[in-house]
Amino acid sequence: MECSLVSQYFLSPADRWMVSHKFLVSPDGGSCSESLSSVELWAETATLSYKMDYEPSFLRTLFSLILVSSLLDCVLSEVDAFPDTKTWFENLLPSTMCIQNASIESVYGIMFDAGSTGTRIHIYSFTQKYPDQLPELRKEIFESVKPGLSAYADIPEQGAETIRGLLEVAKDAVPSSHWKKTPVVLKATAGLRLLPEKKAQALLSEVKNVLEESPFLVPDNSVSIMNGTYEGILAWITVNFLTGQLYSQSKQTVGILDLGGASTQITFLPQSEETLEQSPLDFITSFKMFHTTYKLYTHSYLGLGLKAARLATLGAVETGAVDKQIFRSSCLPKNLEAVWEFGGVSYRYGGIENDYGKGGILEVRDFERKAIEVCDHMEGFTSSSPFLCMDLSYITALLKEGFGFKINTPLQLTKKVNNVETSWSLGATFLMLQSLRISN
Ligand SMILES: O=c1ccn([C@@H]2O[C@H](COP(=O)(O)OP(=O)(O)O)[C@@H](O)[C@H]2O)c(=O)[nH]1
Ligand SMILES: [Ca+2]
Repeated sequence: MECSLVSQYFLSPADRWMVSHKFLVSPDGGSCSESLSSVELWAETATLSYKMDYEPSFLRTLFSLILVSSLLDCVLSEVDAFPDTKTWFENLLPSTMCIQNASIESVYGIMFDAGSTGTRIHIYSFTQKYPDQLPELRKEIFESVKPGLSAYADIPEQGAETIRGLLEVAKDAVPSSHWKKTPVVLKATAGLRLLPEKKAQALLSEVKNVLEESPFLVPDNSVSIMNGTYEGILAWITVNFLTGQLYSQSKQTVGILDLGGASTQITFLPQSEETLEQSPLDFITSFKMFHTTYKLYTHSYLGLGLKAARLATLGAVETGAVDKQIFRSSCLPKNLEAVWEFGGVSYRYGGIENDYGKGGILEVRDFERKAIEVCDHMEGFTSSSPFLCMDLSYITALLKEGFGFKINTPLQLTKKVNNVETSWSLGATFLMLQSLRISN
């Protein structure tokens, strides 16, 4: 009966090599599974497995001997303890079978993060120690460009060119012998989520073409817009992996707050059942990682990233950028006027000069609306302005019922005109000068 003889080397907890031989079940259904021998050897690192078809009854003793000898050969050459000593088993098996030469398999992975403010490439290299286990992270090479893909919404080919440039970094970082088996994927986040569907798809399609022209492995669905739930979970995995929490027994994980340009995510592992029960259903996601199931709370708030919040504060979300329009805010430096670009759009913005003095136009109903708002939320105004509700109510009543203004009567509120106080004081001074014949 033909059995497959598989030899595997396992790293023991004490950093020694355990060699164990196993016979597997043959394809014709005969049972020949058996553990034959186990030999402990000192060695540096890595793992090796290979497979040969043999008649086990004939060869197993000899095979064990050869394996042990070749391992000894590797160990002796590694420690260089006997440089001039020749052994009968030297070079019996190809040197690639030496643990330190052959068994460390390098694995690479290329991930593009197409964010709303920039595109980044992460080139990870891993070592695959055990064929059936996750690779071990060795190193990351990182590069980025600005602006992000969404800035090329109307010129998708040019957007894709930014990816081509970053792929050159990957070609330098990954040995050419590994290009074909190194996967490359691009995931876009909130910048593309906010674009009209057609424009986003045009960008993704151009990017896909560029990836396919590269020498790397392009899996199905390699270019996509990631949903906010994944974005939160994946960032949580990254940080908890890097901080060692995913491997620790204590399961003391860390929560993540990711403030992007166009969206923001919160992700954590709830400690109490109450949190799970009280959370909206779609804020809780279960997934399995490293043999453990995690039930995470995660949510992505689209439009509440830092840059999107700027647009909202400036009142530019609805209107978009209009030529010559300057978006002003008292939260910007008073004398500032500048242009800011986001998502391929230029926004003129500036501070408000002497806002306090210039005042503004309000209608009677604005007083009324504010009075209702403040009086309905009294708890929020208690310490700083205790009379606000009362004062606004009085002013509204005075304007409406007292003076009889209509609710849409505009009123100009002015503290200063041309930088001079609008008090009776100036008028009084004119009269004073006139009465003293200092002026006519
Ligand atoms: O060195 C940096 C790089 C990025 N950012 C900010 O980090 C966020 C990155 O957001 P991203 O482009 O990923 O947008 P998303 O698509 O995630 O909303 C933006 O607010 C950037 O301004 C930063 O503060 N410093
Ligand atoms: Ca981001």
